[in-house]
Amino acid sequence: MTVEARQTRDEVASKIEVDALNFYYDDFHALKNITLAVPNRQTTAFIGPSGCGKSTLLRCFNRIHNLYPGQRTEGTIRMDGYDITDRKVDPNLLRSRVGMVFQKPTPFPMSVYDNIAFGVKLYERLSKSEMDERVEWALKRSSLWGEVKDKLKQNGQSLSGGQQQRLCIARTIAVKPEVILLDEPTSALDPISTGAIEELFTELKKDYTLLIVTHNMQQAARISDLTVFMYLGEMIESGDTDTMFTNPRKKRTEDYINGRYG
Ligand SMILES: Nc1ncnc2c1ncn2[C@@H]1O[C@H](COP(=O)(O)OP(=O)(O)OP(=O)(O)O)[C@@H](O)[C@H]1O
Repeated sequence: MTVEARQTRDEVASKIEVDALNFYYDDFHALKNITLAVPNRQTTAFIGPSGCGKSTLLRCFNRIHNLYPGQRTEGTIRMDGYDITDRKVDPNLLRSRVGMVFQKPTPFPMSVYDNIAFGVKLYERLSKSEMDERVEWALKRSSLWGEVKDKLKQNGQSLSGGQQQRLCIARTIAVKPEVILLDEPTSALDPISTGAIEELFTELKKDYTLLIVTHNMQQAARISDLTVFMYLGEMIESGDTDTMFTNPRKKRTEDYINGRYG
């Protein structure tokens, strides 16, 4: 990262501030005292060995865990200064601000068009022409329009794996979130689709704050600005991606990055 870029990064305010966050699956203490600042309109990568709590942490940001009894947090997660763990925050509204894309592409069993319109209708009342515009905008923004503009009535599940994942990204973007959570979004895809989606992320971070869980060290190094290394439910260290990969502060991070375990 250049000095100019680093300076710009330092000037970027935090979009999300996590303070003393603990997470429990019933009695199991899965996240331990996590404190972290996520910069606005940057990409933050979460890395660490299987079971260290990356997905658990990601799911806290849109409170998906609230759908499951026995899963609870302690501590605060402030987004734009407001604690989103507060009971008064409507989780459905929160999820319109914080979208999520999963590992396996999961288009709904409906047309390409309806896959996108479905989520928008939950939050907004648009006329037919406004919805047409929104669908086109979301597909263009997800670099999929050129491939599907003549297939809008075709079932979303008939697209290729890489196209399905871009459709899921389009579906997420269509409700105009501020933050996008990506849980291993390319791990089920071939290298060409992965490359296309990584390029897309670089484009999207101009307008959105991206948080990505990945097992792929090269991917974290290629696309993220900040990297967070986790181990057994704790955050071991976080920092500028280039520094984390070239000069990590902690031995455990270095060992993981160098493939000595994980
Ligand atoms: N629904 C659940 N109930 C109980 N324990 C769970 C549940 N989901 C996850 N865990 C446990 O919480 C810990 C963190 O899991 P999590 O899925 O967040 O890890 P991860 O770092 O994302 O792993 P991976 O890289 O394998 O996806 C693990 O010990 C896991 O077994």
